[in-house]
Amino acid sequence: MIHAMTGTDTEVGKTVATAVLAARSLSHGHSVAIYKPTQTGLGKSEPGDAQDVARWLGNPGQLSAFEGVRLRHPMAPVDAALCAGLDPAAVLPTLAQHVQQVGELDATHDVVIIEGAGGLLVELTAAGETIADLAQAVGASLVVAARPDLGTLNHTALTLEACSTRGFTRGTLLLGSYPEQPEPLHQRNLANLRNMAAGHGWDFAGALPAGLVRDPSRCRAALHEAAATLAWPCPGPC
Ligand SMILES: Nc1ncnc2c1ncn2[C@@H]1O[C@H](COP(=O)(O)OP(=O)(O)OP(=O)(O)O)[C@@H](O)[C@H]1O
Ligand SMILES: C[C@H](N)[C@H](N)CCCCCC(=O)O
Ligand SMILES: [Mg+2]
Repeated sequence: MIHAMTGTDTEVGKTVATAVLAARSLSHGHSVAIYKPTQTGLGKSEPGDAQDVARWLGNPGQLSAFEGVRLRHPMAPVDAALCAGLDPAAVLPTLAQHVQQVGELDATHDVVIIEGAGGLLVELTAAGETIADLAQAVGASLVVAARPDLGTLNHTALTLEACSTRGFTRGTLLLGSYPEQPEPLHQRNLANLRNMAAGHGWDFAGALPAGLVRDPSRCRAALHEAAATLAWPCPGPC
């Protein structure tokens, strides 16, 4: 089973949602590979998104973390390469190379979770392919993480419309971080996004409580608790 984790924007909770989905798969006894095709905004020695997921879950033997390429500037991959004085075509893996890597992970793990960079249409390759192209190429199911705040209706509608026009007639929408004291706006947006998912024929997995990874001593338990509450549609191993 291959999931492609994307979002309506950067910083919406894709990595945390990846960790919750991985926790769910681990709790079903599945092996999991986390693949971040292009990690930007971090130096060589800093933990990236895939390593964060492994650490938060206690570095279980059943979970492995992989990264395609890492660039220091906190930007979209092509810009991060250009700002480093590098040729994007020389440093960013091609779609074919990402497909091969995912294929190798899929052959050796029950579940593969790919996390994009930023939102759905951020280009991961020099040729301009996105996480949507990679998801299509490997037959991944799309998961979109969204915010609960003002602005999410437009961002989420645009993202789901872009998914539909690319042939993703199914997928899962979730809220990446839902306040512990939600205001009426957040409550309305929870209902609005549930309805929006249904309008596109997508599933709505629910809202991840904010603060899930705040306390390092409780990350693993909190992520597994959140995984148990998700309304996750689960064809096959997930
Ligand atoms: N449910 C949550 N509980 C606790 N912290 C959260 C939650 N969701 C998001 N965050 C925090 O918000 C910030 C952004 O979340 P995250 O890193 O998952 O975003 P992202 O969409 O993966 O960003 P990027 O595009 O850089 O990969 C992080 O500091 C993360 O720890
Ligand atoms: C640096 C950040 N955390 C992500 N890794 C990359 C986000 C790229 C967003 C590009 C954009 O939508 O403007
Ligand atoms: Mg992330």
